[in-house]
Amino acid sequence: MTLLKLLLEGATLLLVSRLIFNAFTSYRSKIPAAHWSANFSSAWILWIRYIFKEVSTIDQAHSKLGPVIRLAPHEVSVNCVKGGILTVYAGGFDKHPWYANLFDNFGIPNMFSTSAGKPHSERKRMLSNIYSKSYIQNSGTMTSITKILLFDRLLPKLQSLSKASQPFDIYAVISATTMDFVTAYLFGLSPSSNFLSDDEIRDKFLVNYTSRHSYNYFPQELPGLTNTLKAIGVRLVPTWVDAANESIGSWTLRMCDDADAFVNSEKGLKQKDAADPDIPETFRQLRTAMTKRDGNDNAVKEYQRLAIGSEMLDHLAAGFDTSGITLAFYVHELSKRPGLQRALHKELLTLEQPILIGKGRTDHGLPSAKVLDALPLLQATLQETLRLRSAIPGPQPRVTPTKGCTLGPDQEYFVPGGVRISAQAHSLHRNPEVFDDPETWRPERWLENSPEKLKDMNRWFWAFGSGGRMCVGSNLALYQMKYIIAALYSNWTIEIEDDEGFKQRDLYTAPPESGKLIVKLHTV
Ligand code: HEM
Repeated sequence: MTLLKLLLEGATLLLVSRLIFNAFTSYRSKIPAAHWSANFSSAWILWIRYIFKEVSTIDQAHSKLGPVIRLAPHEVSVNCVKGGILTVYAGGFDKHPWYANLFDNFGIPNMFSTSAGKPHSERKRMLSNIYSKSYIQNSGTMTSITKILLFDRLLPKLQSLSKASQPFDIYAVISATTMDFVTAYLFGLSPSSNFLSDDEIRDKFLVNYTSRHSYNYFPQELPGLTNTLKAIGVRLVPTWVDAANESIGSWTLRMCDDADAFVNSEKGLKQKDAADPDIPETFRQLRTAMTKRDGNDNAVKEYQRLAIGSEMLDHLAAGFDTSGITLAFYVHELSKRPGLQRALHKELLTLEQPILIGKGRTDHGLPSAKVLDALPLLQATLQETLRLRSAIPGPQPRVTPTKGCTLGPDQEYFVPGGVRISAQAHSLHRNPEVFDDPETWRPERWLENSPEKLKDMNRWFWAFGSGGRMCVGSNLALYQMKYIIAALYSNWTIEIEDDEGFKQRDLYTAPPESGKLIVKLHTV
């Protein structure tokens, strides 16, 4: 009994002295702690994440304590360009396992979830070409897809809602459009989604997709605990979440198989470069690169089918959701500024082929993607929305390299290897020294400022991340968002009917809390 007591007391003493040593003598004590307990425990930040307050809490801590803060013994957050995102993200630090915990699909990594640099850059090289601005703007396939989605699906749908003066949820319509765009580019038009024509299937998918968000916490932050408990029959994630994931996974694999059949068909083999909307641009590119690498040209092997499926599922989700969120906030902000809607309408009518419906047009020509991309007000309003309402406002965790690194604008903090380190767009975009009156949506800031000031603003603009892990789909995102905005505001002004709860959630990917935005269209 006495021996046991002695042992227990000895162990407690050791633990306490270790904690005190860690808290006051290591590198950590020099970095301001976001919470008193952050020097020796992760409990506080785990709790903050559990109650969905991570983004706002980190933001407040940066405002109070400066650009480098400690969140836990082995976790740091940065909010500066020099000694911050330049060091970590342009420096190519590996991604934290946080990504693999949730974003591997079918148990297989993809570009987004891969931690290490080498396998990641091999995959990125396979795909970056088809996502480059010039490829997308000049792709005959993409032009055909865009015409069909806008003229045959989106505009007729909006016209009938407008004629009936019917209030409707524009967030759902926008999400349907971005899903139809992204899946058509991934898999070709025929096998892709047609959410714009089928509200029931769209809503079923959206409920399946979005209701899983609340259950990401345990597998992502506490994967060991989640798996151990699951092994003994205690589930932290309900079975229906697994079922929802399986359903989305099977749907993706079905589209992959159909795209594969097209690539192998007579038409697919012949029309390598034609403006055929059925060409599965992304799928075909990855399939070709992977089978070439592995030396099997004709049939895709099962491991390749799943690896391609994992990649496609990630692009499908990343591509539709983020653009949908951005556009919903865009409409919301613009609806508060009728004068700006009129100015945008006027700018859109300067296009050689404006996207008009019901004005005697028969040829359905599209304005050039390059010219559309260069419209200043369109660009400023979209960029301001991406700044203030970034679809991914939350921390993007990386791991410091073995030799450690120095952080802070004056390189004042040394951080050893193996530390979780992140920056978040939400805070970078709210630096009052760079963005005057940062909480106000003011697109004029992108039009009025001096070239020097603009350069600075662009250095802090982080909606698509930066460095080697920057968003590969940013050009596709801007392409589809600009055409969708052009289709909307060339024909209508938009009035809010009900925006209750239309506030951005505190999440890594952050949709509006209400999940809907009810509006009415007025013909211009
Ligand atoms: C408004 C739309 C979009 C926004 C705001 C956005 C934002 C981002 C951000 C911030 C990252 C880095 C995340 C991190 O490291 O934690 C990222 C990565 C990525 N995004 Fe996007 N994205 C958008 C659209 C798209 C689209 C349309 C696609 C593809 C179809 C896409 C595919 C990807 C992929 C594959 C990565 C991982 C890149 C890598 O690890 O190298 N995104 N995106």
